[in-house]
Amino acid sequence: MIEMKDVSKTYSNGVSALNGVNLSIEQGEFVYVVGPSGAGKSTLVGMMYREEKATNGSISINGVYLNKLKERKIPYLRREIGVVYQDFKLLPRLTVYENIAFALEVIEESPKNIRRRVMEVLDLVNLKHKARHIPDELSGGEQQRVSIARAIVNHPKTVIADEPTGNLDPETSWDIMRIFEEINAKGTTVIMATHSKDIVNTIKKRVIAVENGRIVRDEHRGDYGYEA
Ligand SMILES: Nc1ncnc2c1ncn2[C@@H]1O[C@H](COP(=O)(O)OP(=O)(O)OP(=O)(O)O)[C@@H](O)[C@H]1O
Repeated sequence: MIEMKDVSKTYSNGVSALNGVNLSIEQGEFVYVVGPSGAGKSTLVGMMYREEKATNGSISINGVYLNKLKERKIPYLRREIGVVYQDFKLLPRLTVYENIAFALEVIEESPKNIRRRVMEVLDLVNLKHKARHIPDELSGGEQQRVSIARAIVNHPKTVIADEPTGNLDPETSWDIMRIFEEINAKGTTVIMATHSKDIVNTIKKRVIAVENGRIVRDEHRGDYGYEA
């Protein structure tokens, strides 16, 4: 469960990005975060994996209070939360296999378990045949599938995606959405900031709308609600 109570964020340059945010997300939910550019979506989801620290208020994820979390404990949090970015953030010199295995090597999994699990997630995103390629040799959609595989390789309870289809064409975006739905169907919470009106209005889920740093709407099976 993810809870935010009266959360605000003011950046060091004085910009107030979020104000008095309250929300609660149960394990296994699928939530879109929508809103105009600059509304505070990235700030909101970024605070859930401590990319950003709240200025005020409290954020807890499965009982761990993020504002009290020591810097050295952040890597433990990241094992519970998989993150998917708009621009993939794959390591360019490593193969697909190595990009995914990396997350398991740092937690000292056995080589046998690493091999088994990496091939399992590559199978889930249909990319076993690209295991030895480097990111540059893949299409955008394939790179995003690798980054999703990397995000879930540790069996996180939650996956946070910040505009995961922002750099992809519509058809590829639907493939990516099918993978997120599959991950969610297995019980993983999925939280996705998106500008895609088509996706939100077609694959109906809970919608949290942010405007000027405040939650202005929170609806189950909601609409995108803005002009694309
Ligand atoms: N690191 C930062 N330092 C200062 N201000 C920031 C920083 N990151 C974001 N902001 C500001 O905070 C506000 C919210 O930004 P945020 O990126 O969360 O919005 P967003 O809804 O994700 O926008 P977009 O849809 O364009 O990605 C904006 O005014 C932005 O300029």
